[in-house]
Amino acid sequence: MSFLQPSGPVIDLGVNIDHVATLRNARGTVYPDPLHAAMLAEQAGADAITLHLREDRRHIRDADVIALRPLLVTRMNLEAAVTQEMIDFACSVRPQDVCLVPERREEVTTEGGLDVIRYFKQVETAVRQLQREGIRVSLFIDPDEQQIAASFEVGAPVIELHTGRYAEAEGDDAALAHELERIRASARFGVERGMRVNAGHGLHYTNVQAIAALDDIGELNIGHAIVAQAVFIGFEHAVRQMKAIMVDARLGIALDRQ
Ligand SMILES: CC(=O)[C@@H](O)[C@H](O)COP(=O)(O)O
Ligand SMILES: NCC(=O)COP(=O)(O)O
Repeated sequence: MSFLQPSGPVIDLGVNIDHVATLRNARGTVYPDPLHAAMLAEQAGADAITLHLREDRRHIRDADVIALRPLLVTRMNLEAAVTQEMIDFACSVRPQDVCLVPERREEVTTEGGLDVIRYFKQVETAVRQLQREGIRVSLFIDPDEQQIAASFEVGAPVIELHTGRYAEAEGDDAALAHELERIRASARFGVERGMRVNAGHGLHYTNVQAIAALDDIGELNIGHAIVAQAVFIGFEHAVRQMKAIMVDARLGIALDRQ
């Protein structure tokens, strides 16, 4: 099994620390420190630390990325837009992973997946530049087979399926089932092409189970819900709780098959 394939019953958790920085920046203080959150997350079982350096630096700042890189024991997954500024910065920091995401300055949060088909040449150039630095590239895309095929063609070994529409479907059982099937089928389509398939956006403590149970998913990147939970039970416990829920969902399904 290639290292890109999901490792079966084990599913990785990438903890996104963006919104620890949101709280810090709210008052311009140095606390809460996103780096401290990252250390706690790793102690609690996180398999990677994800951080989204947005063009407007509304939460994560360049200094956070630079300072965190040498401290991590697991993996840094840096999310960034497909701009020369961001690609050059990523190449200077050299995280283990870079996930290319779309970005609209006025958006409240990431609204959709990267349109690899429309921006094929720009994405291909960015992928090649990052791979020359030994960085593993992931593309944050909608669960859409044509986008997955384009991601494969552009040479990305990893995709991350945008689970936002699944999360927004909460309360509408038919829509939820439809979005879950889209994600399941997309993950299968990607794994069949030898790609590692991750997922994320809008996942929380009661909607993550169905996604974590999908055997073809290798990693979930979760941030907002963990930071929100941490307000009440602490960051380390919030991470432990999420990881336990994910593993139970994955193993639970696996055990049911035995
Ligand atoms: C790409 C993704 O889904 C996350 O990084 C998300 O963007 C979290 O950051 P924001 O809340 O700033 O969108
Ligand atoms: N790529 C998804 C991510 O990093 C975290 O998204 P969210 O859990 O903050 O919605």
